[in-house]
Amino acid sequence: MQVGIIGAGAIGGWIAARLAHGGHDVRILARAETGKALRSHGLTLVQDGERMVVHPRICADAQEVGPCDLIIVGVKSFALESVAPAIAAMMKPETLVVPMLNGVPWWFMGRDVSLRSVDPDGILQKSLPYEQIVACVVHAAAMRTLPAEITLFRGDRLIMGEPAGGASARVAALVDQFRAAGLPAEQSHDVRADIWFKLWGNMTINPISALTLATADRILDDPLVLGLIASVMEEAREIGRRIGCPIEQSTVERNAVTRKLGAFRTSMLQDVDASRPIELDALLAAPREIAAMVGVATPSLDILFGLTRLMGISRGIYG
Ligand SMILES: NC(=O)C1=CN([C@@H]2O[C@H](COP(=O)(O)OP(=O)(O)OC[C@H]3O[C@@H](n4cnc5c(N)ncnc54)[C@H](OP(=O)(O)O)[C@@H]3O)[C@@H](O)[C@H]2O)C=CC1
Ligand SMILES: CC(C)(CO)C(=O)C(=O)O
Repeated sequence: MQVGIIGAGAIGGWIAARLAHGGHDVRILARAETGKALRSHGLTLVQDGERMVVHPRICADAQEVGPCDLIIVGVKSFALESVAPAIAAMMKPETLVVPMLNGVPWWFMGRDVSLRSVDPDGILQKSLPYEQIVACVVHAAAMRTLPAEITLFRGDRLIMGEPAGGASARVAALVDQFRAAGLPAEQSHDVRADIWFKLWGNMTINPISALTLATADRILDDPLVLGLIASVMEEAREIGRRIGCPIEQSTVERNAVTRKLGAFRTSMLQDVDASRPIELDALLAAPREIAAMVGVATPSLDILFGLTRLMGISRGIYG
């Protein structure tokens, strides 16, 4: 496959390295500094104590990447709009576009509704056809440890599915390609529910890590903070119930999964550390927008959003 990667950071870099190692024609669209590092050193993936170096083609613009069979998008959610023209320029009618982003995507409430908190001007809806999107929920923990080096701490599951639900041959084929390249892909028949379930865990832990600068283990060890987490999760459970994404698990069970990450600095904490913008809209504003649509009161979610938003504005990394 000819694979275009936009955003070869922690997650996009992991996928790029594995697909390139698996023999695919991987082309990374990189900005100047990262492009320079990747051209000089190749892309290194550190996983399970082993280092793998690959040399995908590094491109400065979408024309150089050319039309792709598959486009992996690994930018942060707030940067999606800025890369939409490049994605569109790399697409053929049969290209699959796989955003590997946390949070709620613009298309989550259906083909004809675009969530304004993540797609304020409808640009994503217009430029990225719903029919060409394959959703992917990333259960992993990774970090860019050097400009051209990705360290994968956990690579648990890449859950892929059709935005409209159901099984499809094209997702099955993609899953096969990923698995052959050593990536833990699986097909979901209800990927919206999987997106909501992932969000259910990290819509709290990520903002709280950004607010407190604490690693996941310390957050989950604090009984008072756990109380707030549980309240937000119960509100999100109710939203999920009303939009066809019910959650059966207990908050304790879900947090036990996050607990396995240990002393991990969430991707949002990594952004705070580096004074980069944070993904608050996809993680908190979009669930609030959906809650308003379906009439669920979200007092705890509102407090978490308000506090993190204020912190982000004060630090110049949000708004
Ligand atoms: N890290 C993790 O453990 C996990 C992350 N996620 C999610 O995955 C998504 C990606 O996060 P993550 O990999 O951590 O992010 P990173 O910050 O590590 O990487 C983002 C990449 O996007 C690139 N980028 C941004 N804008 C552009 C642009 N205009 N053109 C080309 N490249 C661009 C950055 O380039 P540059 O090098 O120039 O800065 C960087 O390489 C997020 O939604 C995150 O929440 C999900 C699960 C776990
Ligand atoms: C915390 C983690 C790894 C899982 O909830 C995550 O998704 C992130 O860091 O963004």
